[in-house]
Amino acid sequence: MSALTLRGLTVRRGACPVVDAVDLSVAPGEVVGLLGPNGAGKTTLMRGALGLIAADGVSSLAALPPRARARAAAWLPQNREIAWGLSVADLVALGRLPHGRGGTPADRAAIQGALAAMRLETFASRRATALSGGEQARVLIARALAQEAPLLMADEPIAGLDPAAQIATLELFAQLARDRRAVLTSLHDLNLAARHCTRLVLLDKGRKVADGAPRDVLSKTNLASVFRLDAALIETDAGLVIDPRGVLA
Ligand SMILES: Nc1ncnc2c1ncn2[C@@H]1O[C@H](COP(=O)(O)OP(=O)(O)OP(=O)(O)O)[C@@H](O)[C@H]1O
Repeated sequence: MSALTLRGLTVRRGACPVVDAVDLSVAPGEVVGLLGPNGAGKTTLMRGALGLIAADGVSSLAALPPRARARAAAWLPQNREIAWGLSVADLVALGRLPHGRGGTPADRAAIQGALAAMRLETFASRRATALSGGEQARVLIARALAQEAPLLMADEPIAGLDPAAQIATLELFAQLARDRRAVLTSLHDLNLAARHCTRLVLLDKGRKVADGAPRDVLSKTNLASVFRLDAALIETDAGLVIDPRGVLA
C-alpha cells in the first residue's frame, strides 16, 4: 500500500495553477526527492498533499481526519522558527501528540531515539531557542522523527545544516526507508539528491516533468530545460556527479 497517493493534485493561486494536475505515489521503502527551481511548486505540492491548503484532485492524506493524518505523516516545514522557549527534549516530545497524552514507555523510547538519531542527547535540557540555526533545524527534524509516522514529508530539511549533518540526515532518511517507512523531501542539492534518494520527481512551473531513477531524471536535457544549467555529468566510483558549469540564457 502506498504511503501517499496524489491524483490530479492542483493548487491555484488566483487564476494560475501553481501545482498543476500532479499524479504521484510514494511507497514504503522509498526516499523520493522533490526537485525543481525556486517557485516550481514543491512546497505548495506538499502542503496541498497534507491538506494544509485547498487543492483540487485527490490526496490520500488530505482525505483523512486530522488525528489519522497526524499519525500517517510527519511534516517538517521549510520555516524553522522556534517560537517557544521549551527544552529540546520537550520540543521533540511534541512529535508524540498524535499518539495520545504522552509519558508512556513507547513515547520515551521514541523521543530518546529521535534525539540520538539527530545527535542531540547532550542538548536535551538546553532551551531550543538558545541553539544555533542548524542545531534548531536538527531539533525540528527530531520532532518529526519522534512522530514515528509511516511517511515523513520534509521541505528542504538539510538547508542550513553543515555538510556532515546534511549527509547524516539523508542517511537517516535512507534508514527510515530500509525500515519500510517512506520519505518525500524537497532538496536543492542535486548531487546529494542523486546519491541519497531512491527516486526523483522533477517539478517545473507546477507540472511534474520527470519521475524516476536519479540518473534518468538528472539528465543533461532536464538540467538545461528546467534549471537552465549547463552541467557536466561525470561517472565516478561513488556514482553520478553533477558539475554545474554555467547558467544558460
Ligand atoms: N500564498 C501565496 N500567494 C500567492 N502565490 C503564492 C503563495 N505561495 C506560493 N505562491 C507562488 O506559488 C509558486 C510556487 O511556490 P512554492 O513555494 O511552492 O515553490 P517552491 O518550489 O517550494 O520554491 P522554493 O524552492 O523557492 O522554496 C511560486 O510562484 C510562488 O510565488
